[in-house]
Order: sequence, then C-alpha cells, then structure tokens
Amino acid sequence: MSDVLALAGATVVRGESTLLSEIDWEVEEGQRWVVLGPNGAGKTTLLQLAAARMHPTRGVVGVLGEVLGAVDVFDLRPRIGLASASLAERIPPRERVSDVVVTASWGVVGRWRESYDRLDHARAVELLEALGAGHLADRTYGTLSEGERKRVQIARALMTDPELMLLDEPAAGLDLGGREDLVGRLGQIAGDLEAPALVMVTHHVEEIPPHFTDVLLLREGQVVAHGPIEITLTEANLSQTFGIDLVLEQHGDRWSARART
Ligand SMILES: Nc1ncnc2c1ncn2[C@@H]1O[C@H](COP(=O)(O)OP(=O)(O)OP(=O)(O)O)[C@@H](O)[C@H]1O
Repeated sequence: MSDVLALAGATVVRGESTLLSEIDWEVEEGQRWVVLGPNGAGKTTLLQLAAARMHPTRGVVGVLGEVLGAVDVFDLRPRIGLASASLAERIPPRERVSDVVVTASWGVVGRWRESYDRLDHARAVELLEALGAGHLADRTYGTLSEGERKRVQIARALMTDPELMLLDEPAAGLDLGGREDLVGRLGQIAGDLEAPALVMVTHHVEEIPPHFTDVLLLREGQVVAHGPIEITLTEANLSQTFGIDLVLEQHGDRWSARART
C-alpha cells in the first residue's frame, strides 16, 4: 500500500450513532486536501482515523502504507503532523513557545525531558520563523494571541518532518487579518513541493488556501463528493453538503460562498 491514506468502507459507530459510514478515500503524496462539511458531519472523526488516533469500527484504514490494527500506532504517529484544538488545549500555558514546538519530536506535550538536541532547538526556531513567529520563541504559550497560537501549533506539527500533515480548523477563531495571514502561510506550505501531503478540515470555502488540489465534501458521516477541487467544488455539491442553496464564487485561487437570495 503506497498511498498516504487509503480508506475502504471505513465506518465508525458509537452507541446508536454512525459517525462515519462507508468512507472510501485515497490521498496520495503531493496532494493537498480540504475536508468541508457542516457541524457534526464527521470531519474531526475522519481526521482522527487519518491521525491513527482512532480505529474504524468496520472497514480498512491505511495510513502511510500501514493498516490500522496491524501496526503499532506509536511508531506511526511521529510520521504524522497534527494540529487540532483538542491537542492545543493540552499545551501548558507556561510552556516556552520554542519548547512547545521542540517537544513534538518526542511526541509529548509539556517539557518533561531536559535534554533536547541543539539541532532540534535550531529546527524549532527555524520553523517558527518560517511561520512568522520567530520573535515569539521565548514567550510563554499562554501569553500568545489566538492567531499566534495557531502559527505555533502548525510549527509544532511540522517539527517531526511528517509525511502527512493534518490541520483541524486551523483558522477557527481568527479575525479577518489573522485568517488571511494564516491562509497565505498555509498556501505557501501547500505550494512547496517538499511539503508533506496535507489534509485541512474547515467549514468555510473562504479558508481554502491557494495550491490546495482536492476536496472531500462530508455530510452526516457520508461522502457527498471527492476529487480535484476544480471539478468537485461546485455549487450543487456544496449546497448538498450544507443543506442550503448556495452561490459559490471563485476569485483567482480563492473561493467564497453565500446563501442564494
Ligand atoms: N463518542 C461519541 N459518541 C456518540 N456520538 C459522537 C461521539 N463522538 C462524536 N459524536 C458525534 O458524531 C458526530 C460527528 O462528530 P465530529 O466531531 O466528527 O463532527 P465535525 O464534522 O468535526 O463537527 P464540527 O464541525 O462541529 O467540529 C457529531 O454529531 C458528534 O456529536
């Protein structure tokens, strides 16, 4: 199995609820995917499967050539960069920003080992600089604004030089300037041929960065459509996904949507 992600009939059931139903999805090297869908569609659950942090109830989930259930997930997880709100909540507010980034190489949150390689520290600062957050390296995480925290989380997710990078609503809670800054930076990462395969979850087409290649539209745990953005992100598909008649517009390499009036 050479795909970055290969899901076949992936289904997640909790109690009476089916969170994901029969998902077939393949992500290949070099692809940059956006996962779009309304609240409760199952986007975070899908990302949890991709992050090897959840197993499917039924079906097969392949991650970086390994099948979940037949691999030690602790070997797999360092190969995956994940930035999510639930992970961010676990970062101690008093942690120094450069430590928040560098501890990713140990797969831990919170600095509990004293000896990090100097090279790790240099890389952490380099990544922070690439995200426009180099000047924050010596601050404590709890003192940062939401936008600054998002940039630190992304630097942290890149720290292990992952083969797959997963971003769960990276622009949530940002003001317009912060969102545009982050979308621009994510666009730069997406345009870098050396960057890992990317999967970004969002509710808003306005947050799709330039250079993203593919989209998966999810509604009530089921795939509405998936494939190259240019042919899959249509008014009809988006309207079906959100259950509302939408006008979708493309402006160069960005998108916007609003209800049809
Ligand atoms: N352990 C659980 N038991 C039952 N239902 C659950 C469980 N975890 C999640 N759900 C439900 O599964 C559905 C999908 O949740 P998920 O967080 O994946 O959606 P989402 O698309 O990421 O939503 P949002 O955009 O609001 O973050 C939701 O209706 C949620 O309430």
